[in-house]
Amino acid sequence: MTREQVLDALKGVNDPAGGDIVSSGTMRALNVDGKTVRFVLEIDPARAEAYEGVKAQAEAALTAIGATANIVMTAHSAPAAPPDLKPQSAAAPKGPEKIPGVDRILAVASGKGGVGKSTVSANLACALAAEGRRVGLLDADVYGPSQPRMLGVSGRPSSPDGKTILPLRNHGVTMMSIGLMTNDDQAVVWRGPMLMGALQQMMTQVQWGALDVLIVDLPPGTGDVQMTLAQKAPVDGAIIVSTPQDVALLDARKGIDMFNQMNVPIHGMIENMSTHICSNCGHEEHTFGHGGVAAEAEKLGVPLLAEIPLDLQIRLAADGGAPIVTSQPDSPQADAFRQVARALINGGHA
Ligand SMILES: Nc1ncnc2c1ncn2[C@@H]1O[C@H](COP(=O)(O)OP(=O)(O)OP(=O)(O)O)[C@@H](O)[C@H]1O
Repeated sequence: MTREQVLDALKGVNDPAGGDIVSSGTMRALNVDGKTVRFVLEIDPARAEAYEGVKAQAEAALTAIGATANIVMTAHSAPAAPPDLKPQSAAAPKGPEKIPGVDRILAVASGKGGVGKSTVSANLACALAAEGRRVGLLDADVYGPSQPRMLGVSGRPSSPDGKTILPLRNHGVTMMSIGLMTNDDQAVVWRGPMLMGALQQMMTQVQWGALDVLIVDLPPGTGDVQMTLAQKAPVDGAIIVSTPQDVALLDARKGIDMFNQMNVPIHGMIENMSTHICSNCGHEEHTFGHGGVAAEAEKLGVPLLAEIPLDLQIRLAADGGAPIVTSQPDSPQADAFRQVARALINGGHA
């Protein structure tokens, strides 16, 4: 059933106020959903009786074309006040809009790929949940979405009404990922506008519910996704994850620069793969160097939130669907993430 077919049928129904109910504007809010047609008849209450006949005629006209009518009659709203013709300042451009129910947005970013940003996001989300916060995790890493695997969720999110998307939940974290919209082995090749659309859809159409904090796991670098996020949603702060090597730090610096330009405060930096402790002999070595992120954080005047070791258990846990914070909550590795969570909560950032 098309909208045009419906309008054609309704144009044959006369309006007691003159003309037909379509051209007179008495019929409003038309919604055509398959064979179901819904609309409102906005009428003068003094002529309610005359409009009962109109409603019956409209129903008959729709039945004749095979549609089911659902018509609601409402009284005229009060006449609108005359327009204010005084010159006014131009409308402000549409800035970031709050995501309903979400108190804060915290971006987790890195300059370079593979430094452990997703591992940190997943563990941080679980650590905040363990501290009793209502946490969401939006996996915006469109080029390599890994949160479904790290949080151990699979299956397509459902959309009962075709408009909103129900997120998934595990380890106390409400989660949505672009990875859940594609097949596991499918490489995601997004063009710019598609990518922006997907991100916006995940922010606005996902029913996040009431959240203290929504963590956004960004793709590495300083690209379109970061820009779109900051333009469309009020990002309260960002955490930058880096490994200690100079190359990673160089890219991290670019990321920090970008957030500064977008007026997004940096809540701190995390050095990941900071030190390696041999699981056999306990020997500690600095595979990628050590302390580079601490020095950089000091130079930039932002806190160093944690130094997370390069640790087999962290990898096995994250890659196995239960981040170390939930699978080994009493381990020192889990404690490092719990401390970041507590620092963020104490600072009012999560
Ligand atoms: N501290 C760590 N110790 C051991 N392995 C780690 C650690 N942090 C991350 N890893 C492992 O390194 C790999 C890359 O990590 P992750 O996917 O979190 O990086 P990323 O920065 O999000 O990468 P990308 O941006 O390219 O998706 C994963 O297999 C993860 O388990």
